Amino acid sequence: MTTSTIAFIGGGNMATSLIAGLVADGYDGATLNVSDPRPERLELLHNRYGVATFARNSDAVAGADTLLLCLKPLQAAEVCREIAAAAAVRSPLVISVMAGVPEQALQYWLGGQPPIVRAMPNTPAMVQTGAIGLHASPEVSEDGRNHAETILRAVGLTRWVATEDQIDAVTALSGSGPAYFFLFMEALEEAGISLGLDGETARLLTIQTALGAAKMAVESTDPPGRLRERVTSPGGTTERALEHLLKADLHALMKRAARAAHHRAGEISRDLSESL
Ligand SMILES: NC(=O)C1=CN([C@@H]2O[C@H](COP(=O)(O)OP(=O)(O)OC[C@H]3O[C@@H](n4cnc5c(N)ncnc54)[C@H](O)[C@@H]3O)[C@@H](O)[C@H]2O)C=CC1
Ligand SMILES: O=C(O)[C@@H]1CCC=N1
Repeated sequence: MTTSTIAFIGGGNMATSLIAGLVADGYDGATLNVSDPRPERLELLHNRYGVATFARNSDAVAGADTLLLCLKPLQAAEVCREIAAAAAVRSPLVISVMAGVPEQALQYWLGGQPPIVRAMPNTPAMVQTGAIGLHASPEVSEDGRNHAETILRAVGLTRWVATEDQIDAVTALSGSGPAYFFLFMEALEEAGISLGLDGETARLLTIQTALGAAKMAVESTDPPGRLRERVTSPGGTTERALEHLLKADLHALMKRAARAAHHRAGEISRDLSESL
């Protein structure tokens, strides 16, 4: 629990996940400022979580000691310039969740080299089960690092990475990762339907299986590979299914997919850096 004010700039999907997680963890919604140009978004967040809402970004920033930038990367330059003067008053810690937006670019737009923490959360933060990578610019003090970690730990597991580049790897792994697992669930559900199950049964069994597998992986000291072996009876049904997934080289496919996400994060960074 904290009494300091956090200003969320942008109140979309990621901000909502973080706000939901923080409120569930005991943060008072009244200590969370949110600005967004969409009034319906602000109304929803206020009604659901009791946050203070602002149509103007600078008004949300005033009085806040932490800024959480939850904008699309392409909006970053314009909005940072817009809030720079208001932010300069209290020199807040700036936490950015924006994929591919470099610390240096944020400092350039905000002016005065403020301390920046790049955080790469994912949407399960909404149910306090996020996976969050963190990196701090050299200006961030030990207190600042602890403060950022405390905020993000309220919504999931946090890991500091050694270099800013590695945030792009985190983006490709756990930032985008929920979508990979949701796609796998969609595919498994469809497979169940193709085998004659009704849609609801296929969906419920798929989701519970994903939950059970994840819970076992979290609670076990064995790696996922060992847990997989225990499901796979020699000459049994799982073995037959896995043969197909391995023949299609799922590992190579996953590496290609993650590399594409990683590459895209790099493209966003380069485009933004070139515009400085
Ligand atoms: N959705 C996800 O799973 C994850 C997203 N991210 C990052 O979070 C950031 C936001 O993504 P989402 O929340 O998914 O996008 P979103 O589109 O849901 O949210 C962006 C919000 O910014 C608002 N906005 C637009 N112009 C604005 C302005 N001038 N001032 C203030 N707010 C403005 C929009 O109305 C919208 O509500 C992105 O940079 C993304 O890379 C990071 C990790 C995971
Ligand atoms: O798709 C995106 O660009 C964002 C970053 C990670 C998850 N969603």
